[in-house]
Amino acid sequence: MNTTQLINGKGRGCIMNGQSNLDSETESDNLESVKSEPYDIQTKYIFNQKFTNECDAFINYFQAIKNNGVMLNIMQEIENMGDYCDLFNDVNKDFYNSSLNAYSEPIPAEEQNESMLYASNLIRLIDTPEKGRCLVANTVIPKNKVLILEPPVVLQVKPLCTCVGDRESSLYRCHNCGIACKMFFTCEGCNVCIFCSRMCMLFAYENYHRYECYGVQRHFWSMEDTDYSYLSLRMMLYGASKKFKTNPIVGQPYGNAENNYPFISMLEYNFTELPRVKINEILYSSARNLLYLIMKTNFFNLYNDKKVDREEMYLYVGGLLVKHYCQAQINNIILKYPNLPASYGIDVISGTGKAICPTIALLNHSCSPNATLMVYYDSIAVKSVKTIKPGEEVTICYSEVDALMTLSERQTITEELFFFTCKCYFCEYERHWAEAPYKCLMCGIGKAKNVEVENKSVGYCTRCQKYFSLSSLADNLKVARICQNLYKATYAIEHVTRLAECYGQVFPPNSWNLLDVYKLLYEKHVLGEEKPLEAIKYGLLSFNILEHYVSRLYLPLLIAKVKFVVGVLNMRNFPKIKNVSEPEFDTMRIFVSEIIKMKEDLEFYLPEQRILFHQEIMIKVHEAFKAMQLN
Ligand SMILES: C[S@@+](CC[C@H](N)C(=O)[O-])C[C@H]1O[C@@H](n2cnc3c(N)ncnc32)[C@H](O)[C@@H]1O
Repeated sequence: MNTTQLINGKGRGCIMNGQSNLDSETESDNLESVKSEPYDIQTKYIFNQKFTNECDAFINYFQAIKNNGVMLNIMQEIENMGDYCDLFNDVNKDFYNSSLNAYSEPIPAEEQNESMLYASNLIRLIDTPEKGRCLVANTVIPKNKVLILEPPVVLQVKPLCTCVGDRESSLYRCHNCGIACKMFFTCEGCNVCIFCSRMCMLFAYENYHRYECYGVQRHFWSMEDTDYSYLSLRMMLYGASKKFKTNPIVGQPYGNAENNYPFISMLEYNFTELPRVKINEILYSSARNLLYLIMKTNFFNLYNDKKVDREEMYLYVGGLLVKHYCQAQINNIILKYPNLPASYGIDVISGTGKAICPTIALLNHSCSPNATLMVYYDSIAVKSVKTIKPGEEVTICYSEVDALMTLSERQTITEELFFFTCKCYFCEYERHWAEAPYKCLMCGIGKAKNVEVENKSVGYCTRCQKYFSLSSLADNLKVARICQNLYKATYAIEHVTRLAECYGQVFPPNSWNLLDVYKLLYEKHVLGEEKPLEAIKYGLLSFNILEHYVSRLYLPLLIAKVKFVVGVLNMRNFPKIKNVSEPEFDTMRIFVSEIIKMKEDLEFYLPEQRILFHQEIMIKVHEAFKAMQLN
């Protein structure tokens, strides 16, 4: 490799755009702004410019770093890795003709969707102005249906080499297909990547591992959950193995098992919306990957016989690496081992890798989702966890967001980790509930607001866009107010039940107003007095009433429930409960089973730290329960 040529060569612009975009004036302008910026190889290079697309950005960046120490530093780092040694090729060449050792085919999703690979025909794709593409239900989808069953196109497994962990109790993931295995083949080149079968090993070697093997051996890539350098390289290598063919097959824009690269290149990414520091990190990582490929692999020899200018090819690949980095960042799925006992320890919490599944990548996020992801052998399954109505969007919860967080906490996470402002039904509802607080009397699902039509106040549904009279809502609200007052005067529970019924007719099931019912009981029995068993009895009752109108997994209700349990545990007299009557003992038993149910609900939202917090609650309650004696 001629490094002098690499450093001195002048880029001619982006071949993807078909014309040069680097005239000498802008280039020298860029360099001026670059030279005045301090840089540090550790804190990454600060490139002080706004870009309109990732390819132009990479070209400008690459040209600029040729003229200062950044490029030399990266090249020095790569030089220091030692000579390129393609051990893998020599050692494993016998495998080429050996029998294959593949795992069985994954189970098909309910009924295959003709136009979307690996998806069931229970769902279809639509485009929305607010959230881009999304998947919606074609029909009523019951709980626990497999909606998508998709093997990852590319993945990154955290390398657990044979020397890490106790081999007897450890599970390993194949670095090609992601399947969890106990027995595996180790690449003798890097001695890090492991494969469940010879077929996977050969496939990986032929398609990408021959280029990454050396870097893996020398720990060239960080395996941090927040770093997508390695995954972006793998995505680019996948594209290269498909000769960068990005034209979708006619009639099959969303997926083609032979070559899913057209689909990968259509995945959402938000380069121009990223903060500048993030863009710099991505440009730096892509330049580093590119220089690695040039200096330590024969990747670009693939293009020797083509009439493509070498430098243009470098820039093209650099631009792709930037784009794939951004795509990996917002479309990756964290691979976790399902239901692993705590003894497995390693990586259970942080995940054991990341995968790109293009069909699953069409699912949008919701803070209260109706579907979830699970690893199923070498595939990722999307399963419904609630009944989904026809036309309703199928959503999953992108990690790190959980039910117990407030709207602003959730918003910070989706903005900082995923770079979008969440517009899921629940966040939108919380943001705008005061504007459209009622249940639509026409469709029964939509949110309705008060509007003036011909000087009369009527209801207008934001979903079905129909107008309706507000009179029955007003009647119900009147009765609700009477019930509230009656309860405050008598504390008779039937008034609360009637109140919940009226609210159920006026407000949609996710309305904060429904929590008024809970508050009434909570204020009287939990906050006011120091009688924990009374509090538990009425607390449980209020949840029963509410769950009748609201889903058990309704976010504010779940939050209220956790607060209720914590409130009870913190009551001064709670640890003092010892001798109880039989009905009181039953109440306590129901309380314990409620907490177990709640734990399952919380796990559904993936809040690892919250589960731990919850375990503490369970221990406390369990101890109190054990100490109780019947009178
Ligand atoms: C994995 S993709 C989902 C599919 C995407 N809508 C598409 O058209 O490709 C993630 C991107 O979808 C959008 N998105 C997903 N969930 C969203 C939500 N709850 N609110 C707003 N945008 C969302 C964001 O732009 C996000 O970066």
